[in-house]
Amino acid sequence: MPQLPRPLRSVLYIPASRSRALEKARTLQTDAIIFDLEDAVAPDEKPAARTTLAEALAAGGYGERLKIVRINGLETDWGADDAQAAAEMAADAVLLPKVDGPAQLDALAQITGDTPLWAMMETPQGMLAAAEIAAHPLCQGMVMGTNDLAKDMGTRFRADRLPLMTGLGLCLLAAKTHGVAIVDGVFNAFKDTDGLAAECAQGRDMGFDGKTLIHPAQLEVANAAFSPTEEEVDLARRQIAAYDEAIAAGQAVAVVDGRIVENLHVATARETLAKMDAIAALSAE
Ligand SMILES: CC(C)(COP(=O)(O)OP(=O)(O)OC[C@H]1O[C@@H](n2cnc3c(N)ncnc32)[C@H](O)[C@@H]1OP(=O)(O)O)[C@@H](O)C(=O)NCCC(=O)NCCSC(=O)C[C@H](O)C(=O)O
Ligand SMILES: [Mg+2]
Repeated sequence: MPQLPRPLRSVLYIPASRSRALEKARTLQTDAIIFDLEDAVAPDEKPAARTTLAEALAAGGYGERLKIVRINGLETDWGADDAQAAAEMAADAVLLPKVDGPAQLDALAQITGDTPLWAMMETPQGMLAAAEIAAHPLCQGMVMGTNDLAKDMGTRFRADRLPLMTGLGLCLLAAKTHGVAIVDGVFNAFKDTDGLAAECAQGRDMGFDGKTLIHPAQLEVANAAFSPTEEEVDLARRQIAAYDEAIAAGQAVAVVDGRIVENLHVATARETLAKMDAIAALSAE
């Protein structure tokens, strides 16, 4: 039986130093978790956070949620020890910050072996090397780091994210070319639900698989935005049925709601239904 696509609608960062948050995450409706050893953890707390995280992952309880460990960069005082520890944890992937090119993933793989790697896409150089990074044989996912990218580019905040669009687009093209997952950056104003909903809708329209989040209050909005809507599911079913009928009648094209339906539209419709099934399977746990 073919594997259902893994939902990545919501990808919650949890500071690895916060035991209470690590505990709470076991009950949250998040599709994936980034256990953070990097920016969310103060320098003095980093070695202890590594131990706290190893213990939390060994204890388990995170179910089918994808478990990703974000380490510090290998050029920092903590990176190599983080990488070694992360490879030994019960995690699904190791996430490297500020990836400028595939050589950094090679260097990480020297420590982590064949553990799947994810790349933080958050530097101007990383944007220009996005295709090479996505093509790395161990790369399974990309995470937009829009705070660092905005900082390095000297952009001003705009609700429409116009200054970031080139970078977001380059990374999306790279991820789609190489079949790796890609999730959008965080929305910092975690109490602004309307602002988050607008940014999630934009990210969904652009083709992101989901959104990275910083607070549990953001989960519901992201899960809704990146789930197929009832209308999309209904349309997908009707497109498939109409196309099957057209094929049976010796035609190559069907018409639904005044729009043509060809084999490529049916492929999208099947993806919509598969995504809906995958979400239902995850929610049923
Ligand atoms: C932003 C926060 C510091 C707010 O924390 P806090 O004041 O504790 O919030 P609340 O009191 O509202 O919390 C309510 C309960 O929820 C739990 N909680 C809070 N945050 C999380 C979380 N992220 N995961 C799981 N659980 C969480 C609290 O423990 C409370 O639980 P309870 O006691 O049962 O009531 C805080 O949310 C936070 O630290 N968020 C994460 C920040 C972070 O990870 N930042 C780094 C990633 S963003 C980044 O680096 C992006 C990228 O690199 C870029 O460049 O863009
Ligand atoms: Mg960052």
